[in-house]
Amino acid sequence: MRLVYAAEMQALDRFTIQEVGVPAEVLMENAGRGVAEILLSRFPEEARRGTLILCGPGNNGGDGLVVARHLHQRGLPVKVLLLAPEEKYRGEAGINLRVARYAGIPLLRAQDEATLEALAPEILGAPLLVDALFGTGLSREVSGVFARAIELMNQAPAPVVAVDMPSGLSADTGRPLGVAVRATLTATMALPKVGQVIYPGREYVGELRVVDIGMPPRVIEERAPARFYLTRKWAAGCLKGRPPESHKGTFGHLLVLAGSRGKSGAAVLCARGALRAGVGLVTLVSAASLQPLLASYLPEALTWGLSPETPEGELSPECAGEILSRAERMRAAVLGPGFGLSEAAGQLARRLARELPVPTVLDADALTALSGRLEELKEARAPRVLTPHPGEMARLLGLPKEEIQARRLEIAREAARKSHQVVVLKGAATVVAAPDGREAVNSAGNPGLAQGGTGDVLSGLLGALLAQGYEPFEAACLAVYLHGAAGDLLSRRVGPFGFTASEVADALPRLFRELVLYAGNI
Ligand SMILES: NC(=O)C1=CN([C@@H]2O[C@H](COP(=O)(O)OP(=O)(O)OC[C@H]3O[C@@H](n4cnc5c(N)ncnc54)[C@H](O)[C@@H]3O)[C@@H](O)[C@H]2O)[C@H](O)CC1
Ligand SMILES: [K+]
Repeated sequence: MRLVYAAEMQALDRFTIQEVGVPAEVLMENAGRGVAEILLSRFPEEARRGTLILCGPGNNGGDGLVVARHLHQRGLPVKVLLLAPEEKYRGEAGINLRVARYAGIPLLRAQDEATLEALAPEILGAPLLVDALFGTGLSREVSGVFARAIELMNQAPAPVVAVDMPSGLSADTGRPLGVAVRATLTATMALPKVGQVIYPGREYVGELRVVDIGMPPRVIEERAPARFYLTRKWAAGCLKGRPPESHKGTFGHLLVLAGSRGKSGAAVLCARGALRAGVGLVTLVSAASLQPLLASYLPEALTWGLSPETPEGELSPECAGEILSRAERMRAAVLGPGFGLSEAAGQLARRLARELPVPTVLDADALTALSGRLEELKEARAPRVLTPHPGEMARLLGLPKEEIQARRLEIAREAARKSHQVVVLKGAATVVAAPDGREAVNSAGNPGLAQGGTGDVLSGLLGALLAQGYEPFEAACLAVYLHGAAGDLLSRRVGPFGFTASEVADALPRLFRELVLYAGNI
């Protein structure tokens, strides 16, 4: 599903109205009817007892008036609270105000704070609230009666259904402009907005539902940005089939360059993630002293022990030639988990990051070795996918971690541009950016995944998808979705936290099965 900023949504609206010819009134009617239908299916009891709809001065308020009419027409008790002077309602919003008045819908008015205070019991006592103050037209900090109305909605015990956006929340940054509604459910028009699916916005949105307002799909396919919200539907749509006459060579041979003394677990978890993601063969390459240990852990993986090794039990730079020549026979590689942080290991990691002849995931210690050297990857011999967490991204770009977290999507975009490679910035709502402008935000995942080792599993899973022929951006998006969805499955079945990285790897086959079944039904 595409993901848009406010200006992009408004451009799609305008094109639909002015070029395609769908009247604005039709879009608003579809919007309001869609919200009413979602409201009635999710809160039937509350709707039967009564709904108060707070309308702002623009089309968001107009949508609210349509919602009111559809509830009223079903004989349900509904009142509208207008927070702007009636003359402010123009165009399709003005039409819907006139129709609401004609239909006899009770209209309350609060254009100043004193009147609003007098009506506070109406808000605090309503069984159900609809927030139709602001949507994508919010352009500055909320103040005055609007801010007070938002505070009252947040104090009220009733569920709040937000129309298009929780009022006060920026559709672009996901941050409140002063104060914002904390909605129980947000019914957004046509497409999800970036600010709804990143943090902190995700916490204000509550349950997110998308309303079909009658915008022809062709408008979205041809004119929406190449920015994707990674949902189960998206993932099911990009999953490749596995022909019955396949053999292990069909699903690729993955080279895993990971592990060193004391960090063998990272190599095992990476290989395990790959095997659980359906790769044909995995070869684990490590320092010779580690090879017997790794071989004992994972009978399914081939293991190569190479010499010489560093005093820390890491592969040494002298192994580069051997590795590069053997890599010619591989389909993909993962470089970095537990690879080692000595100067020698870093030197080897930087050379392999440039010269490995197959698509390669760069993770963990390989990313540390590339701190401040992103441009070196422009000349890489084959595509790379970088999977930094915020701390590693801070070192890669030489920026404070707070800045990385404040502008996650922009930062990922910048790193992809600098490196000419696909970049995954892990964290709450993982984001993916490609040098060609494609980008994505993950819908799946939860804090239970914030545990050592889960990143190693992700790099193996991602490597397995590269080895199976997925192109780098798609492999990165599918991997982060599956990884997050595995965490969500475990948080339901095991507990909100305390599930291990090994369990995340072992849950992957169930996710693949779920996607295959879902793909069969979409
Ligand atoms: N996405 C679609 O296809 C459709 C969306 N619809 C709805 O239209 C709104 C956007 O409407 P718009 O009139 O542009 O703006 P808002 O209603 O969001 O904002 C109201 C109005 O308020 C003024 N304003 C902005 N910020 C502030 C502020 N902080 N304090 C006071 N006033 C403020 C500004 O002038 C705005 O214009 C969208 O969200 C959907 O709900 C269509 O109905 C259907 C198609
Ligand atoms: K709203």
